[in-house]
Amino acid sequence: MSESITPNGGAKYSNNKNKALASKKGNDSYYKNVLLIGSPNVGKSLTFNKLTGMTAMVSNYPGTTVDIDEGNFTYENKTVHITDPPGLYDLNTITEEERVAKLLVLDKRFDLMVHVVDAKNIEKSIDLTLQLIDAGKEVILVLNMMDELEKMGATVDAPSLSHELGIPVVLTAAAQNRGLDDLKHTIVNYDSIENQILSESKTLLDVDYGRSIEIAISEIQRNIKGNYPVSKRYLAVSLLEGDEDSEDLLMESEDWDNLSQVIGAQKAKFDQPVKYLTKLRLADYAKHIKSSFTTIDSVNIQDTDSLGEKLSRIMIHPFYGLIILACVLFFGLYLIVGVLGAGILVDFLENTIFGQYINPAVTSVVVQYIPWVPIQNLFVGEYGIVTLGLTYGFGIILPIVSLFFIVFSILEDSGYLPRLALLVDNGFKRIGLSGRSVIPFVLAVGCGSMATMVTRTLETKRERNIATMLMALTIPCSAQLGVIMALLSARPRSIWIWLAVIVFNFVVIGYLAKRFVPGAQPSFFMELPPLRWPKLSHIAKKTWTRLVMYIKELIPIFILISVIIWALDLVGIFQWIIACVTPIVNAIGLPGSTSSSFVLGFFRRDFGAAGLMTIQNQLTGVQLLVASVTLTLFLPCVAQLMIMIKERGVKLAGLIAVMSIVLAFSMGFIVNFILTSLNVVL
Ligand SMILES: Nc1nc2c(ncn2[C@@H]2O[C@H](COP(=O)(O)OP(=O)(O)OP(=O)(O)O)[C@@H](O)[C@H]2O)c(=O)[nH]1
Ligand SMILES: [Mg+2]
Repeated sequence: MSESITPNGGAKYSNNKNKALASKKGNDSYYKNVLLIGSPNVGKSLTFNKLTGMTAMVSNYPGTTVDIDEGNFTYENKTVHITDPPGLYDLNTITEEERVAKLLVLDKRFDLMVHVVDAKNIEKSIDLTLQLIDAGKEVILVLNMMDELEKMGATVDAPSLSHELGIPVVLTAAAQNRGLDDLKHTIVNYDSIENQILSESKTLLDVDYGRSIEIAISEIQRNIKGNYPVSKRYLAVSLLEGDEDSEDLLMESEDWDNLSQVIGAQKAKFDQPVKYLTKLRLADYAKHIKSSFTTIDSVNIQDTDSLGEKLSRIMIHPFYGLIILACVLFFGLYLIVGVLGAGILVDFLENTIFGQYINPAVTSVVVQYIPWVPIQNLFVGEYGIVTLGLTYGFGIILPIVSLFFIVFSILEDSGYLPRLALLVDNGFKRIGLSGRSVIPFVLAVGCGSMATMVTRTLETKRERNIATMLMALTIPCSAQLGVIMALLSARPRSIWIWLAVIVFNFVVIGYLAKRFVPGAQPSFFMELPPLRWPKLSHIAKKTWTRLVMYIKELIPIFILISVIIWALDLVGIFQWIIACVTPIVNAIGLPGSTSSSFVLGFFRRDFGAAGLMTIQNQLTGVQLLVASVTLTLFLPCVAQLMIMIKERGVKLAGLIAVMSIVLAFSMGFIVNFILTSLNVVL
């Protein structure tokens, strides 16, 4: 994404949602335009949902929100507009999605910043509050998760803290609906006049960066002439810290040659990066806030014997952690998604509901009322909308992804995923990634398109590129995985070989990517949220939201694909494409009847795998395995390809597409060659 801030506070964005946001600039039909801001995983989205009655995604891991959600609430007859962006730790952002939030902070459109903080972690988060105040913003500090703080036995002296900071402080526990009316009341009654005393010339705050930095700040500040949506003091500090967004902002409207000289001269006075020095001062101040206005320090003796703590330690233990992971994979993926979803549910829906009831009924109606065979075929032929599109969509794919989403929601709500990230961090470093990318990867097992979007949470461009590539090349989506498991389940040895080939590709490609993809090696830092019992209401809500999204995206594509294939079939092109693919398919030891699965697989990966399912009785064990390996490594589905182009650009997406075709058929060829040479019977 390429955003830049303009001096008048409007933001230029490249995606449509943000354009819609930008067009609301200056919309004063709302009493207040509020930006919810805060670190990842502090309860911003839950607060947003409770305030607006909407359903933004909420989960127990950092980086849930990668897009911007918007909504309204009305209180005391005043309508307030709220925006829920991705989380950010402070204004010195690292990742691309954090930057989305930061650019919104710097934007003039928002009247009020509601800074949501996990009360237990006030020390880590308060520097953002200080930065926001320093930036001349109206700020409310919300200390959320008070229930958890109270459970620790700690308290917060909100009135004194509010007095110290010169801004309102509200205590909430969003999960228990506590403090939300107080927050609404504070938002609509926020007295902007009172906060003008916090303007750049007359800051009430005690944050003083120390004499030499303060001198440098005022020197730079004196040389900034224009008017900006943030205070000159903030700009001066961030310029001194080398912040590129502030440089971009000022470059257009200031005498940049002069200003950059002044900045350079001031920076040269310090032998350490100013960013480091300012961070130290803010950290001191944060410590003071924690010790003076909360009792966290006195109770913060880690309850190391609690079940949660014990479980948490086991989850990140290098050996026991892997056993837990194996259990999660066995119960979650194999038993629930594979056996229950792809086996029992699909069997019932595809063979009984569609096979015995819906398809025969629709076929007889269509044959009775539509005399023309090609049109009959459009609905109920080999590639018909009902017999192919809807049967695959509702009968095979939907039950599998539904169960995957349930399992994923349980994992994310419990707080297991960040622990998994920590567990695999070392291994992932070897393939150029960090533990952070485990979340997009687990999500990719559900839906690669969604996961490709979530790679935005990764720190460096290099890591995002590697993750996107590995996902597209080697990670099957849940629908595909479910179908493949069902295909191979009668032959457990095949599953192991399939798994070994996929893992081998993952490791080799990752290793090569680490060596050859340019860019910096990522570092890893992720806060571990507490383990929580997953809430049934959250799981239900999240599964439902994801399913609705999936159906909206999926079913139209399935119908469209049926129509396209029907049309191609009608004019003979589909047969021609299949004929072209057949020699390649034969070369990897598969019969011509599998060609259509590969052509279908080009439209959607799972679609291809589902195609294999219908002809499985015609294939030998080795052929089933070769077909499964090739299809897994084959092109990502159309939706994922489109998102890859959007997120990573045409060049990389194209390269990945070509690589996947070559890789898929080469691996298919090799597996077939080895197994047939050794006369293996599966
Ligand atoms: N105990 C407790 N849990 C809470 C509270 N507020 C939120 N949570 C939980 O904290 C987790 C994170 O909530 P989200 O609303 O997704 O957090 P977020 O700040 O939007 O996170 P990102 O989108 O990742 O930046 C979820 O598991 C919530 O259920 C609270 O007041 N008390
Ligand atoms: Mg969120």
